[in-house]
Amino acid sequence: MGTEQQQLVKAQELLQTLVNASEKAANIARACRGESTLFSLLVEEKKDGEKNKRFFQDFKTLADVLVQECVRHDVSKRFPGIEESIRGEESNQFTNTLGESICVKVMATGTETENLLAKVLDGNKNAAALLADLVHEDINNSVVEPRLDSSIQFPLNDIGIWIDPIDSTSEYVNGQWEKPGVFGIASSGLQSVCVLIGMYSVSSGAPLLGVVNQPFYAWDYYLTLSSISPTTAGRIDSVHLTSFVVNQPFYAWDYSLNRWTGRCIWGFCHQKTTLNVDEKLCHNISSELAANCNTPLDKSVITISSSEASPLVSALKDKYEVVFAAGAGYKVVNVACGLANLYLLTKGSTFRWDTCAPHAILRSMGGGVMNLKKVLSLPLDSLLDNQENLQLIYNSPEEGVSGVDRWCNMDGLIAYRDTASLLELVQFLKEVNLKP
Ligand SMILES: O=P(O)(O)O[C@H]1[C@H](O)[C@@H](O)[C@H](OP(=O)(O)O)[C@@H](OP(=O)(O)O)[C@H]1O
Ligand SMILES: [Mg+2]
Ligand SMILES: [Mg+2]
Repeated sequence: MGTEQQQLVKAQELLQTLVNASEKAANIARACRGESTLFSLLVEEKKDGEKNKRFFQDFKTLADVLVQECVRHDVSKRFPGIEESIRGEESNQFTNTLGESICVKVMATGTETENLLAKVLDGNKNAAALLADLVHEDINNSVVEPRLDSSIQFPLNDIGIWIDPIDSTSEYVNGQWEKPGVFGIASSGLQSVCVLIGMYSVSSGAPLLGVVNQPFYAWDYYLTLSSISPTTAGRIDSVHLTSFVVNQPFYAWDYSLNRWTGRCIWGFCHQKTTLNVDEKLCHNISSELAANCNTPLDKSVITISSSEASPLVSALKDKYEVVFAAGAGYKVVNVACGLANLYLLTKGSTFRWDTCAPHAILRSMGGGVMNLKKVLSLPLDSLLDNQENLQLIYNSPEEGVSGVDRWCNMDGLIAYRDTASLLELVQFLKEVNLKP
């Protein structure tokens, strides 16, 4: 009996395909948001089995559904056979204002996709044509650098993909721009919107490759921030950044192109090989701030959800600079980019699709995302020996639950970039006797 030949896929080709798909996704997210007159048609409330229990109301937009279908379509076209292994947050049903339920998918031609979208958009042909053009556009990004060694390949049947087409949907729906706060983190607003595409190993469940695209990201803001010298710090208050360069537009809006700007970051981690997007993309703003402010940061920064209970928040504030931020993906990304040292979530309000992509980026930097309940059940001194076993995994559902909860990160999580910060937090949580 011969064994079936495994089809192998090069990691660099996967990376390029996922980055291109995320760029298309970001274009769609920006276009849907730009059509302000239409936006109200593009939002629908999720039903009981689909929604995150943390929210009384949970929404999905046409952008969520279209982005997910687009990524699925483009990745499957490039790697036939992978389709069944691509899963995402959304179902592809969308209901228009007439109450008609329509199955949104990418059709063989632009005209067919346009006709389908026109049904969702209550006959608005212009918007349907605009979106269909974006869906069928060939994204020819330059080769993603640095390149992964061509010898790194994976059997096609060991590749799984989780997509969160729009993370921070509520901020996306609100559509407001919020000035980033003192640590360079915006507590809410379009900046927290992320397209998350994470690849994991089906056999081990480990995150391998993560692509995070932020469709509304203000380059100017961060570039200027990192070049501020102490002599211009008159515009910075004596403790941290509260005001910024006068006339500096905070919007991630490119006036010459008349569109929002964004960025894409990625990371890869498999066995001993780790690689990620050029360091320049991940400005270490916290240390920039520390260097430029009169008072250096004497506490680590921890980012958390605004839904955490107040006794915990108060306890954390004694030890940490606590920064609330929207969007689970955005919070992990802020740890990866050095804006925060840690992200703690004590509840089961994130899902595999929220964490897989940014988790892979953190793994590529020597950090990770651990299961909080498991971490707290172990003695502190055995934590580092169990680092691998404590990571969140992506190949198996939670037991004893149904619907969307099967893919919930039930036990809470800690995202970290360095193990010293991790250990310090766990010791602190044990001292305050936290029970997730
Ligand atoms: O927008 P979707 O894709 O549904 O994902 C949500 C996550 O599942 C939630 O965990 C986030 O809430 P928290 O950041 O409070 O955990 C939630 O953040 P938000 O409430 O700030 O929008 C989102 O990231
Ligand atoms: Mg999400
Ligand atoms: Mg989402």
